Amino acid sequence: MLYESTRGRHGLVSPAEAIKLGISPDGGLFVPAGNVTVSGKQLEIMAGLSYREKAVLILKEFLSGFPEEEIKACVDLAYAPGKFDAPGIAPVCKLDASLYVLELWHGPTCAFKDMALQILPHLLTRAAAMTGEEQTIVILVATSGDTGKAALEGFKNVPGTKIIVFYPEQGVSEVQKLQMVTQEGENVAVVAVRGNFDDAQAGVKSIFGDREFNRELIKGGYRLSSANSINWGRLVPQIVYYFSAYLDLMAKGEIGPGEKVNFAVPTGNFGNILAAYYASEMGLPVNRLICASNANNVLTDFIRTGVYNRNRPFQKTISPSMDILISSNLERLLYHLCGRDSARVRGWMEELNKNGSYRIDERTRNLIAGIFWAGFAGDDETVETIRSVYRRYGYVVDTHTAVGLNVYEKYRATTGDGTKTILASTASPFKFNESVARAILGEEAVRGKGELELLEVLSAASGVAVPPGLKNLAAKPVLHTKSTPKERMKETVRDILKP
Ligand SMILES: N[C@@H](CCOP(=O)(O)O)C(=O)O
Repeated sequence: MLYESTRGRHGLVSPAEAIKLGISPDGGLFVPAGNVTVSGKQLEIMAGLSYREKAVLILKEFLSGFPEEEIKACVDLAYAPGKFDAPGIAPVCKLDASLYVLELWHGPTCAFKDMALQILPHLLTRAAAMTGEEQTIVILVATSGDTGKAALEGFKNVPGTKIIVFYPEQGVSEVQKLQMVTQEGENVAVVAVRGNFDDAQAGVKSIFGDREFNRELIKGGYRLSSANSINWGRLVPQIVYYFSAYLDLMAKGEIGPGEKVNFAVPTGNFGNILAAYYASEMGLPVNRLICASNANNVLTDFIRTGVYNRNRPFQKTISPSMDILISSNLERLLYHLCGRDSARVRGWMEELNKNGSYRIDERTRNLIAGIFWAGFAGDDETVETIRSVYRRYGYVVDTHTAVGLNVYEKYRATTGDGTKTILASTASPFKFNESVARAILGEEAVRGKGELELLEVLSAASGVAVPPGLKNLAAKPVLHTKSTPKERMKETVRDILKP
């Protein structure tokens, strides 16, 4: 399998090169140049395998050139016993006859990002070796809260790498911030950006696109790469858990072979739901992909109208990881659905850059509408959903998962579709404990308490233990206090890397 850029101005590259570069030098994103298909027979065989075995089978299809034993070694390291606090890695919990929750937050940092960021460092260091890379790889990350910590945890002290994470100063939960600013490791830097996530992501992309700066870095012994979902190495491990969830339900007899399911996915940068799209293109029986947004509902409008318009106020919500108005991975979907027409994709992305909006053609729009359904939930609806799901099922969800659940309920009410649905639960409720505790315990229970105190309050009320990754946060020293105006991110990188 080779990879091509969505902007069409870079030649085909190997999987190792695509992962090492992170983003294509022409500004586009790497996508597979061919197709991978999994037959019904193969699905039946895979149903009896462990998560790790399934991961090897799927990854090897996309990572040609990587010896199978190396892929297996990466998988074994990433999903080793003890790394995830659930034996199945990504367990599926049944809420009712047609609704299942895929819990993706059992990793060390309590968010779905661990599913890919526990393995990406292993893939990337092997990719660097396979491509004869001699420079130190500098991972630049823009985060709205979850990717940052998961990337830091994955890359800390990885030889031959450095990692710099930019997060919006006022745009993450207290727990998310503490997770990042207390990060230990010889090769890590964490910087608050005076701006929002879109500013941080735009700053990182502009650094990737700055040829002169990249030449300067190469001279200094550094090559940039990414741990965001713009890097193909982030997406391919995410495909695995959609297969795993489906196959687990099949193995338990909850669904029959070939039965179609819906996936409902809380969505920000569009990477998670895009992984579900790739899974369905490979042959996983999928009926509908339900794209759930918070009040930053640019994707809802886009999927409904075909017009992407980021010219709207950036809303700070209680689901901050989804506070995003420019969803990077949509570019990959558009590329595939418009018949790999890179000139058209380039045009749309140029319009987005220039005017903040673009309109896609009717054909592409109809193709999107045939696969995706979109909706959004405001903060009040999110709180109400956390409360009602707790009352109905005794099950505690975080604010992002609640957005997904709320939009799924709207989907069901609007369409009457009773297809079994798997909701991607993207973060532990303890990461957003203030909103969650307020929803299930009431205002009184949270008044005057900080998020660290509320960890225990939520644990006592819900009977769920505080995850190990969050338990000792209060005792950890703050190690990162740097901040930067959004216009000076490049200088900050230079400063951090200076000998
Ligand atoms: N929600 C993300 C934003 C970045 O998304 P990514 O999937 O491209 O890494 C976060 O938590 O940082």
